[in-house]
Amino acid sequence: MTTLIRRVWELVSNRTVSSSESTSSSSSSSCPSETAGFGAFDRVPTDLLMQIARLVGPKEAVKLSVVCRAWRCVVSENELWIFFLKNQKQEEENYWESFAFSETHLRFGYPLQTFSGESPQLSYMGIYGQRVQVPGSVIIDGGSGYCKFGWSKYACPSGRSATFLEFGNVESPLYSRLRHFFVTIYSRMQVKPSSQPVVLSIPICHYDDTESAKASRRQLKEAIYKVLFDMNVPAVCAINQATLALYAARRTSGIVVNIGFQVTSIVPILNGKVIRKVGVEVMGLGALKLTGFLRELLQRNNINFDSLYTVRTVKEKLCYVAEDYEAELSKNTQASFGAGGQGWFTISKERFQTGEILFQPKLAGVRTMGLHQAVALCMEHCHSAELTGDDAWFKTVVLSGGTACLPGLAGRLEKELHGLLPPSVSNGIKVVPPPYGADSAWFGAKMISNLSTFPGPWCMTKKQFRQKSKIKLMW
Ligand SMILES: Nc1ncnc2c1ncn2[C@@H]1O[C@H](COP(=O)(O)OP(=O)(O)OP(=O)(O)O)[C@@H](O)[C@H]1O
Repeated sequence: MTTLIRRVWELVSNRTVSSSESTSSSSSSSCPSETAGFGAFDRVPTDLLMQIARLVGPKEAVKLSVVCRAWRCVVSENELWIFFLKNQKQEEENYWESFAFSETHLRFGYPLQTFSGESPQLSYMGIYGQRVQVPGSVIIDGGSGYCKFGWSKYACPSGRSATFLEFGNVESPLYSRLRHFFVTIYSRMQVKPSSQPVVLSIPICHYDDTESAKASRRQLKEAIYKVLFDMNVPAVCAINQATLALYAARRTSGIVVNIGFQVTSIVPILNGKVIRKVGVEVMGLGALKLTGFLRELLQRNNINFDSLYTVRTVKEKLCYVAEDYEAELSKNTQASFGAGGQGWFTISKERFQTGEILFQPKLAGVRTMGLHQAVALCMEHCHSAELTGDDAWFKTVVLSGGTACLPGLAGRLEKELHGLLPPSVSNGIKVVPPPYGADSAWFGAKMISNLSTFPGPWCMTKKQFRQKSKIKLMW
């Protein structure tokens, strides 16, 4: 640093540079050259100024940008801000990639902006400044089994609770059930509802494209808004968890396979919109069934656990999906796990037989098609619907939900899809593992909450709701 400053000082004080030299030295800058009024720093090569700006960091760089034209040019370069974003001390992986994706595709809200050619040039310096000032939000991912909640400026959800145990009294009216749910979350977070906008992730429900399914979705959404605005939340954004998981994978189109608590849904999404007319496939098989089946397999081997939670932990620690089920049966797959207080347990075939029910549900006595068949069906429907000029939009399959974290699942599904579909449809298929594990939807919501334009284009305010503004059906 000292050497660098000394060099700058020498250049500024001793060197006389002709205007032509000066122009060529700053040729990498996007700033137009001005013919008059060269300041002392115009004599310093741009790359040197860039190095200094990098060293001083974003806050000081902004201050330098008002010193003179030379600094303004250097500091406004996107290259500098990409450097800052890539090197920022962020606990979140791929922070820069998420920043670029979200500010390009999501910043104007829903419907998403689409680009036929190149995406627009953005000023990262301006966006960086705006993002520092956004209020952030409370994020609630109201999964049907587990709810994850926390503040958008935190690295990950700050809390989780078992939705199905605490809020599952389906007998009580919708309004009071929802109110009980939100009041509990806010009190756990120790946050006043009026202090922050909220971004809410909602499980895909009422799958069909029928009028009655639409009415049910609207009714649920209106009830959610009413409860939250009655609690004085300033602004609300509610989106389905599949779309949020897709955003978390930095995509706006694709097929999301959400292995949920009780059911698995296969959701085609084009430019952020769930394409219900193509159809959401639903399999009656989810995390709960896998845990139950593992318990059954263990009981057959006289291994008994007192609680289902321990079985669930064994599943999370030891289970995986075999690439080739038959071949795996002949391998030694033994592994052990120490279940706190209950000693060590050694399991073998159960490790991959548990996840195998996703592909062969009949192993667990479930009458439904396999995951690969359901995804292939969805792809065929997408292909026949001819919604765009080509099939590229549905070739990416994004896995989401805790169960989708099973090692080997993405590879196996990709392999099965290639086996099932004709090459014209299967060429280019890519199955992406859950981008942030069980918290993918939460991270998608975080992406929206940290946008430079948030809460504006994504949220509805109490006033808009009271004025009966049309509720955008983003789910
Ligand atoms: N690494 C892992 N391997 C296997 N299963 C896992 C792993 N991590 C979490 N799970 C399982 O995921 C399940 C919870 O998933 P998730 O939190 O996605 O449910 P949810 O959001 O409530 O579901 P829904 O989509 O129906 O709302 C639990 O059964 C848990 O055991």
